[in-house]
Amino acid sequence: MNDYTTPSLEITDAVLELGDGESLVRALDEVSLTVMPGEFAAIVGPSGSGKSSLLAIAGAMARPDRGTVRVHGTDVSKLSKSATTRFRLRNIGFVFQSGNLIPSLTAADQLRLAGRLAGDRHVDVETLLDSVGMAHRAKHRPGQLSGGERQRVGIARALVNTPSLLLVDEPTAALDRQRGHEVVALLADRAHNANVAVVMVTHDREVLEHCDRIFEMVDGRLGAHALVN
Ligand SMILES: Nc1ncnc2c1ncn2[C@@H]1O[C@H](COP(=O)(O)OP(=O)(O)OP(=O)(O)O)[C@@H](O)[C@H]1O
Repeated sequence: MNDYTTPSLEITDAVLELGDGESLVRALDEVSLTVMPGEFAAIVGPSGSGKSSLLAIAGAMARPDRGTVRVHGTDVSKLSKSATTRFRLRNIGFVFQSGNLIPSLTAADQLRLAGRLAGDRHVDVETLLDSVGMAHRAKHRPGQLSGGERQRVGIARALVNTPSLLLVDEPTAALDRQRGHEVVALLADRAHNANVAVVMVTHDREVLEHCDRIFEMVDGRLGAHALVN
């Protein structure tokens, strides 16, 4: 389903206000961002600057008050609630801080379940686990895996629906330096070799060397560049 000329993510002039009355916060202030298939974009910025809000509208978990969000050409802010859920399951992958795996399921079954939820009963579990270097751990449960291995399974699970867009929240938070580099290098590999657009929020400036583009959020506004330490 991927063509390589339509942006995987196109956010235009998005405004998102949270809270109300005196506690009203403009979490996103006229944010625009375009990410093409195969690009790996990082979002950095201080706590409270709006990074999670950006991921939330990109993943159609929240609707901006103004502006548009297109995922692979579809304006997700115009879809009904049920259509949004279906669209998300089929087109967007999510990777969370600590893998967020289900404790009782083996690595292979985590992927099978995700496939069924996305409406695809014929997931090639072995190839997917192999693509993240985890084929040899297919029968292990999360408790039998290291933090880095859990993240790898989480990434494979997020790729089950062959998403055009992969949204990644602080993937190195629970990892040591080397494992953090390995996981982010794996995300770069998937972006470049599976042509997925990856948008990663991170506090970890050390891993930015793996990214193609770096953006900095400050007070709800997105800047084009950030300094890499
Ligand atoms: N439900 C809410 N109601 C009111 N304000 C909110 C709500 N959620 C977030 N905010 C505010 O919106 C702004 C952006 O928050 P957001 O979580 O997007 O920032 P962040 O950059 O992801 O922060 P962190 O790095 O700490 O996760 C912050 O000022 C926050 O306090």
